Amino acid sequence: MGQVTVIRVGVLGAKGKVGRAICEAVEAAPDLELVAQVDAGDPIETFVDTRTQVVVDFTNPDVVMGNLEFLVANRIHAVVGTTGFDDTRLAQVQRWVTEQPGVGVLIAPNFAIGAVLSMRFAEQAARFFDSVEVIELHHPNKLDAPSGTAYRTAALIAAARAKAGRGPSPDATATELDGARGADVDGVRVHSVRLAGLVAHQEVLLGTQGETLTIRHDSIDRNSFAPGVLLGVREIGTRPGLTVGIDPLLDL
Ligand SMILES: NC(=O)C1=CN([C@@H]2O[C@H](COP(=O)(O)OP(=O)(O)OC[C@H]3O[C@@H](n4cnc5c(N)ncnc54)[C@H](OP(=O)(O)O)[C@@H]3O)[C@@H](O)[C@H]2O)C=CC1
Ligand SMILES: O=C(O)C1=N[C@H](C(=O)O)C[C@H](O)C1
Repeated sequence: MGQVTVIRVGVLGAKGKVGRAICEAVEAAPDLELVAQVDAGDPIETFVDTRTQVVVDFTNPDVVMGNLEFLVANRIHAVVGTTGFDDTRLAQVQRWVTEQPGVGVLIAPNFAIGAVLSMRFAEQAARFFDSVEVIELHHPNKLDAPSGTAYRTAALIAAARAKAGRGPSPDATATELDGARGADVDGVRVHSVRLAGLVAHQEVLLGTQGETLTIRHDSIDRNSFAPGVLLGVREIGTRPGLTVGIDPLLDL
């Protein structure tokens, strides 16, 4: 039997809701070793001391950039689920990895396979429909709205519609209570629901003459994110530079 190379993995945000699920998944994987768990108040230098090869970050948008700056500077690969990455932030991460050839950073707004596919399906459908709106629904402890997934979905839809020469979705609203029509993300309306009992859910509603199409995804448990994260952990060492989304890892 060939020898299995074990990857030394650390988790940032290890005591958080997703961080806990990721720690469990790493511990259960024979080809991965959980060598460091870091949460708020713990020293990030732990990853250097423990010779961590790949760090998974599920913290929060306020701290993730500082984490990444440290990890890349110390030549530690990163797999990032934390939200809050706009073009400015991605450009900064790109600069950091360019300065450290060989280091890989994977940033994905959603690691659940079904969510990745639903974004792709929405992008494919976008050009065929007059109207499109996104509804994302999450647990009430979520800090950011709209969700990172909804941002990305709206951006993909907007780009597909623009490429097809489609204008804005029809909307005759003349008077509006602030927020009633949701947020405008690249011209696509995005509505955020926060409700006890929910985990992470999204619907893309598309409509045209005489028909509608609803693309819905539900994460009913946070272990839904684990297979995508572990795929990223296993692959990131062979993908230097910045990768956004797990689509290329799935050959999508
Ligand atoms: N891409 C994806 O597939 C997914 C992304 N997410 C995103 O991941 C992030 C985390 O989500 P969730 O687990 O629900 O959030 P939680 O608040 O449950 O977990 C975040 C954890 O990070 C800790 N933390 C805060 N600052 C630091 C720091 N500087 N160093 C280390 N740990 C720190 C928090 O500690 P404390 O509470 O003490 O501040 C907390 O334990 C969010 O941005 C969320 O949107 C979530 C699910 C899937
Ligand atoms: O905070 C969450 O819970 C989630 N965050 C990510 C997002 O903002 O898209 C991914 C998933 O929706 C769960």
